[in-house]
Amino acid sequence: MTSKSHWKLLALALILVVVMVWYSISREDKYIEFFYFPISEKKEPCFQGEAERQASKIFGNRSREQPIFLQLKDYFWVKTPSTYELPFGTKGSEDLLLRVLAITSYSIPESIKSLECRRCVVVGNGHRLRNSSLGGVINKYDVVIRLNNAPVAGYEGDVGSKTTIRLFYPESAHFDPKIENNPDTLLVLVAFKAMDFHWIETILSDKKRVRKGFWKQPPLIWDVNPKQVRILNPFFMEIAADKLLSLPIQQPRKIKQKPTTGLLAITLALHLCDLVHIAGFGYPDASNKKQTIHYYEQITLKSMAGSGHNVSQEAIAIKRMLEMGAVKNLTYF
Ligand SMILES: CC(=O)N[C@H]1[C@H]([C@H](O)[C@H](O)CO)O[C@](OP(=O)(O)OC[C@H]2O[C@@H](n3ccc(N)nc3=O)[C@H](O)[C@@H]2O)(C(=O)O)C[C@@H]1O
Ligand SMILES: CC(=O)N[C@@H]1[C@@H](O)[C@H](O[C@@H]2O[C@H](CO)[C@H](O)[C@H](O)[C@H]2O)[C@@H](CO)O[C@H]1O
Repeated sequence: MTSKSHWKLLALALILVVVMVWYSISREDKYIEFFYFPISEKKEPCFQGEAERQASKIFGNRSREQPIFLQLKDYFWVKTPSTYELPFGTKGSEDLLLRVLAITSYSIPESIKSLECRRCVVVGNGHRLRNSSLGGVINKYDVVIRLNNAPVAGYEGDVGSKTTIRLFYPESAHFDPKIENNPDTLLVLVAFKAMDFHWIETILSDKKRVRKGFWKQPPLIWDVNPKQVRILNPFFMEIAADKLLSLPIQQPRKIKQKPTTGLLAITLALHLCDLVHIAGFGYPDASNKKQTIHYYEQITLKSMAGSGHNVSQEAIAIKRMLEMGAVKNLTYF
């Protein structure tokens, strides 16, 4: 090759790099994945009790006695008093809850209980999972926690196909439980209001459905086995709000700030697991109005206006957990 064509090639490569950098800055997620190398598929060493140790540094020791899922005995025999109303406690919703607990279950499955060390991954719904090729890595964890209606079918290469736990609420239950889950996936209800208990009861016991009281129409038919349904202890919502976001728990009616379901899932994982990794977390910058936020649909940050989340505060909380080594990130942050 002549030295002239050499220079031409070099100049071309330089222009390409400049364009890519410019594009990655203007569209954030779009080209960043070119510079991103997924972590190796080798299993991380897992130390029993490690996540619990980290959790106690963040959340204190109160959480040690708390069950992950609400139990019938605590409402049937003793009527556990709760300081807060939903979503931070069960005060005032006890009767509805009792009916739900009578038809669902609360146990942690033997397949999780029997593990010597629980390796968990919390899969957020963020766009940065797209083209990540992390599916194989995600499937290797003992416990894969997914959120809301995040699809698996058609995205296996990027997000995996295993779902051990899926957190949801009525308005986010628009997924086919049979297609997007495994036969033994635990469906964990995050209750925000008393009507959420009412909805799950009507669905599971095939009672007359209620349409009012939701910000979005929940499914009217939802084919799941009640024994796979669990009710998340609202204590985890309380400590996520209090310890991670410093939110006031008793808020004036109109503000209603709350953690995202993803942050709640990380809080849960730090109490259920020994090792906690995360993937697909992170929102675009507020000024980035065009960037799509999910790996599976084209919507922007605008869709979240009015949903009571402070995503920049959450990013600070996640960074803190990453820095102290409480969690590790499989994508970039
Ligand atoms: C319109 C609206 O209310 N959107 C909310 C949606 C919506 O209700 C469901 O998707 C419906 O199925 O749910 C939320 O969240 P969503 O279902 O979008 O995402 C689940 C969790 O993934 C993390 N995430 C998501 C996108 C992104 N770019 N970065 C992220 O870190 C977040 O931790 C997020 O919680 C929710 O429940 O938290 C929060 C969103 O505000
Ligand atoms: C009082 C009321 O229903 N408020 C609704 C919010 O709960 C809801 O936020 C959504 O509420 C969900 C619980 O139901 C989750 O917290 C979700 O992350 C959050 O985005 C927004 C959605 O745009 O609509 C308001 O009218």
